[in-house]
Amino acid sequence: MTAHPDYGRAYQLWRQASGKAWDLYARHAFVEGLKDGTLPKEAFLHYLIQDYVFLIHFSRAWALAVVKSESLEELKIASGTVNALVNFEMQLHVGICAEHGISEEQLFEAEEEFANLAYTRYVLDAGQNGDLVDLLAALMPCVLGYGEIGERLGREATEGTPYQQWIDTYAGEEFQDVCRDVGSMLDRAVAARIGDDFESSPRWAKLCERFTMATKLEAGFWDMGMAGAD
Ligand SMILES: Cc1ncc(CO)c(N)n1
Repeated sequence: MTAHPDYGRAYQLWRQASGKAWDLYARHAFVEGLKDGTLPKEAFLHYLIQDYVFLIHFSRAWALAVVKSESLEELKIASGTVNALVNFEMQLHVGICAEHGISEEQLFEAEEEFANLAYTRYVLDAGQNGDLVDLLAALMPCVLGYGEIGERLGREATEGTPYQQWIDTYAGEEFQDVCRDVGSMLDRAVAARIGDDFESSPRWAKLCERFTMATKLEAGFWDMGMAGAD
């Protein structure tokens, strides 16, 4: 296995448990197209508009993590992530779309596609019906997955790829810091609720399944982006 960033123990275990699904997401043709610049521009813009809508619901899911927090540390990380999504990451989408004549109003009103809708509502449902750890299992493939993808593309991208700005957003220190903070909060959240020996608890297998499902929904999101080029 090639090296990937260290975002903590729970992430490492969930990632392993998701098996083939992980690479189908993190090394999807869409990702490789961002890396070498061969991704059609229509596919990228199609993805970016849907991703703007995604981030609105994803921010709501992180706001639910604020509601489900049971310590000041959890509250800090969850509220900080809402802030990072709303006031930092979404600027990428607004900025690139504006360069292509797509206004913020158009973004806000874009019709949500099914693969997009299924994913965010799955995450919100995980949180509504469970505790913070159930919610985090569904959130981690998004945050830490993009962190891992961004970090790798930051090292491997072909010089001159038109997607450098996207890569820099996720490879950059600001996003990587969020990933490390979230990953270590996750480890403590798991230990606080399930104990240090969490791997042998009956809950663990269910959490692995949740992480894997969210990973598959991420791959489905790239598929949806690719379909935009047809
Ligand atoms: C679909 C998707 N997953 C994860 C991220 C990272 O926040 C994103 N912007 N979009």
